[in-house]
Formats: sequence, structure tokens, C-alpha cells
Amino acid sequence: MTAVNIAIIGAGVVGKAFIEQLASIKSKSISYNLIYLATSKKALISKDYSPISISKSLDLLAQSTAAPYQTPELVTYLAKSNLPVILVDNTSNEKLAESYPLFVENGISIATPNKKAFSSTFKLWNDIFSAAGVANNGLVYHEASVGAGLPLISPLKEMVETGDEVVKIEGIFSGTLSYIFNEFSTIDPNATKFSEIVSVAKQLGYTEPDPRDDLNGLDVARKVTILARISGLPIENSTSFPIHSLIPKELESVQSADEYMSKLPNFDGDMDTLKAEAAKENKVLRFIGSIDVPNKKVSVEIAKFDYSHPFASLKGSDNVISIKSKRYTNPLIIQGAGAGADVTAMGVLGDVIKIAQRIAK
Ligand SMILES: NC(=O)C1=CN([C@@H]2O[C@H](COP(=O)(O)OP(=O)(O)OC[C@H]3O[C@@H](n4cnc5c(N)ncnc54)[C@H](OP(=O)(O)O)[C@@H]3O)[C@@H](O)[C@H]2O)C=CC1
Ligand SMILES: N[C@@H](CC=O)C(=O)O
Ligand code: NA
Repeated sequence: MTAVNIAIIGAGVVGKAFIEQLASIKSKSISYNLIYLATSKKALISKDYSPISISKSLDLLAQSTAAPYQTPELVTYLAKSNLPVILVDNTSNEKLAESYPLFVENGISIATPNKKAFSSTFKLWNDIFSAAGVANNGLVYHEASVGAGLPLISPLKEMVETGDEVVKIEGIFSGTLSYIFNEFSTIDPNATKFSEIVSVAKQLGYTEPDPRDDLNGLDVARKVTILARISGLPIENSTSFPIHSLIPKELESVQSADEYMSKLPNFDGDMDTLKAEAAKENKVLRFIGSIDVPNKKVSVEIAKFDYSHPFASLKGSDNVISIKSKRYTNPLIIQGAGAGADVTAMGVLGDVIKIAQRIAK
């Protein structure tokens, strides 16, 4: 039997589901030992690296009075581990993401759904993957950063590594905005109010910790940046191309997510007008991202589609992504739930298993 040590940061919507799935792994060949679990306020730390009960870890964390390690201390602690270590970043924290090269250079592997590291500066992207390419450094897997658990990053990387050339990627990349428009912009003229649907998407765990990151188009822009970079475009950062925001001008400067949510109903009329304009043309509204590789063009926008278009009949939080390449002249279509605790945790745990199969001792 071989083993790896697991350190988890983040115990929110995705983090809790990840811990539940990790506790249920039944591997005869690899033991997954939890040694560290932290939120921004507290931590559960096994100082001698002996395994912590995964199934009791959330209760133990709730009772813990220990403060989380700051990044340099955490790197030192994990680098001294008796076994290879996988850091699971289940936060959306940018500072932590900026430290990935440091973890990787210290032999610590990373599995994460956090998009920040892969969609910030192109320099950070290069620093992470050049560090991950060096022998004895950590590995970096981020399947759930686009399309949650849908197999997207892994097959796209394989296509590119085996010599395929991506021509065009387009689709619906946001579980939140898919859910919102599938519920809001339908043939039914009496569909629920836009602001109410945004609240439900938050309750269902589809939104970012701050739902404005979905509604301003930035979450889709981050995903599109990641896929464009894998496809070979050197996108400087996730704001260096046109992005349509759904945040009303008047709410752009509100301080908190709560204030934004409470004022959003005042702007339902604007969204009703947009929907009615589309309905007059027998169309629905959908929020899409597209990457045109030969023309080096990337965009994130709201668009109108005929009732008969496949995007018009999408259900729930489904993403649909079409990839056209030199080999796939008829596009490869990937469709399914693109947000939510269980499908995202599955993508992260799948990466943990893939890393463990390569590094466990
Ligand atoms: N929800 C979904 O469907 C999907 C989510 N993702 C990604 O998964 C990640 C997690 O999302 P989700 O679980 O919904 O978010 P939540 O807000 O529910 O949870 C975030 C967790 O991270 C912790 N955290 C935040 N900052 C820090 C920090 N600096 N140090 C330690 N802990 C920290 C929070 O702790 P505290 O409460 O103490 O702040 C909380 O436990 C995000 O990157 C998101 O983009 C990706 C695909 C789908
Ligand atoms: N908020 C995101 C979560 C997954 O990345 C979404 O709605 O798609
Ligand atoms: Na994915």
C-alpha cells in the first residue's frame, strides 16, 4: 500500500462536498491521509503528520482553536512532510493562487477548482507550469476550474499535446448564467423575475462566493482565458478582451454582495425589456463565450438564439462547449452540469486521484 498526504484549504460549498467524497474513497492501493484542513479563520493541523479522521474533520475543525498557517509557514510544514503532499485549494482566493509556484517548487502538488491562478497574468500561468514541468517539483491539475467536473481541461490538453490544433471553442461556460437564463428567458412569458432566479442560483451553490463575479461576466472570462491559453493563445489576462457585464451601472459601486442582492429587484424591468426584445424575434437570451484561435479573438457576451437552437433547450446549470479542431472538423460537444457542489468536488477529487497515482510512495 502506498500513501499521500492531503492538505485542504477551504471548507465551503465545494470543500465540504470534497471532504465527503474523499472520506468515501475505497482504494486498495493508495491511502489518502488528511494532515491539514483550514478556512480563513481556523485550522486543523496534524503537526506530526499522523492522519486526521476525514469523516470527523469538519466537526473537529469547528471545535479547533488553532489559527491557519500563513503561506510561508504552510509551505515549510508541507515540504517537511513524511509523504508526498497534495494541496487542495477549495477557495477562490487570489493571494493563495499567486503562491502556487512556491508550493510547486517545494515539491507540493496542487489540485484545485480555483480559477484565479490560471486566469490572472500570463506570467503567473507560465511560472506555474514551468515549475510543474521540473523533475521532483509538484504537479498541478485544475479540471474543475472550467465546466466543474465535466471532462474538458484534460481532453483539451491531450488534444494539444498530441498535435491537434484548436480552431474554435464556443459555448455556455457558466453554470450560474446557464441556470439563470434557462429559467428566465424561456418561451413562457410569465417566467420568474431575474433577481429571484439569481437568489436561487446562489442558494443552489452555483454562484461564486460573490455572485457579482458571475453576473459581471468575469467568471466566464476567466474560463475562456484558461481554455484559450491551453489552445495556444497568450492571453495577457482575463480582462484583456470584450466582456459583457450584467451588473446594472447603478450597482457597480455597491460595497457588499448582500447590498447588491437586495437592490437587484429594482432592475428587473431592464432585464424584462431585453427578454421581450428577444421574444419578439422568437429568440431567447443566452450568455456565451467564444475563442477563435486563428484570428486570436476572444469574447464574452449575451446573445439571442432561435427557440430551435440547442442552446435554447439547455436545462438547469448545464454547460455546453463545442470544440472545433484540425481533427474534430465536426465539433466535439461536451455538455452537462457545469456548477454545483458534488460535480465540482468530483472534478477536484478526480485530479487528486490522478496526482496520487503518479506520486504516492
Ligand atoms: N460552486 C461551484 O459550483 C463551483 C465552484 N468552483 C470554484 O470552487 C472554489 C470554491 O467555491 P465555493 O466552495 O463555492 O466557495 P465558498 O465561498 O462556499 O467556500 C470558500 C471556502 O474557502 C475559504 N477561504 C477563502 N479564503 C481563504 C483563505 N485565504 N484561507 C483559507 N480559507 C479560505 C472560506 O473560508 P471562510 O468561510 O473562513 O472565508 C470557505 O471555507 C472557487 O474557486 C470557485 O470558483 C469551481 C467550479 C464550480
Ligand atoms: N460560479 C461558477 C461556478 C463554476 O465554475 C459557475 O456558475 O459556473
Ligand atoms: Na472540467
